[in-house]
Amino acid sequence: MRVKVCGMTQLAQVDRLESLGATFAGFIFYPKSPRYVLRYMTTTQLKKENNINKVGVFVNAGIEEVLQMVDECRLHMVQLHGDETPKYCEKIADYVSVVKAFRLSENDSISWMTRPYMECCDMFLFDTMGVGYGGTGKKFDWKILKDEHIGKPFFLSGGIEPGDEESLITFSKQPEAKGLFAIDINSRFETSPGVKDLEKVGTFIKNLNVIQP
Ligand SMILES: O=C(O)c1ccccc1NCC(=O)[C@H](O)[C@H](O)COP(=O)(O)O
Repeated sequence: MRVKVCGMTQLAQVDRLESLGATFAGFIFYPKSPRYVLRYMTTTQLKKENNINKVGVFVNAGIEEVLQMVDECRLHMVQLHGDETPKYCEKIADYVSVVKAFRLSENDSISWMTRPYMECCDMFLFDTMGVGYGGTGKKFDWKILKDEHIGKPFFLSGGIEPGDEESLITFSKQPEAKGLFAIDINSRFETSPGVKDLEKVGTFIKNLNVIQP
């Protein structure tokens, strides 16, 4: 199963992700986040090639700013985690792959939320609704994906933590997991905001790929 480790801030840790089996590294370009990457790393450091797919996470940023970061940091994908409109996504998607994030609460009709974004995004990400925009450390009930027609590959996110491997594998075999593209992990694997416990990350990825239900 593919894993994205989000909220990276330490170059040395980014360099180790591939060897731990991660596919994506997420970088938060949102100044209000405690994981705001430009507080810790320069765009030159971010540009460095390190065999990991770099995902830039933005929240209601200006289009020019997003495209400038894509170019300067050689981002492979952008994750739009705010209230970006389909038109906005379409403009970004002319230049780079777009993952639109949706923050979910219990009674949301997911397909109603995602439908306007079908044509302008490459993938979706489902996260938990919270006070802030992301990194809440809280899970949503994955069952709410049941009976929804999603129709796009998606990242499963929100409060995923060490010990969730078996339930993720069980979930991945359910009809509602059709389209599950990758698992997104973040705050539950940290020693402090932006600093990951790489041992926990490595064990999690290894377990995900070996556990049989
Ligand atoms: O992580 C942040 O600080 C953050 C802030 C603002 C927007 C998005 C943010 N994170 C985006 C992610 O993709 C996180 O991995 C996702 O929200 C799940 O985080 P967690 O619940 O901590 O596992």
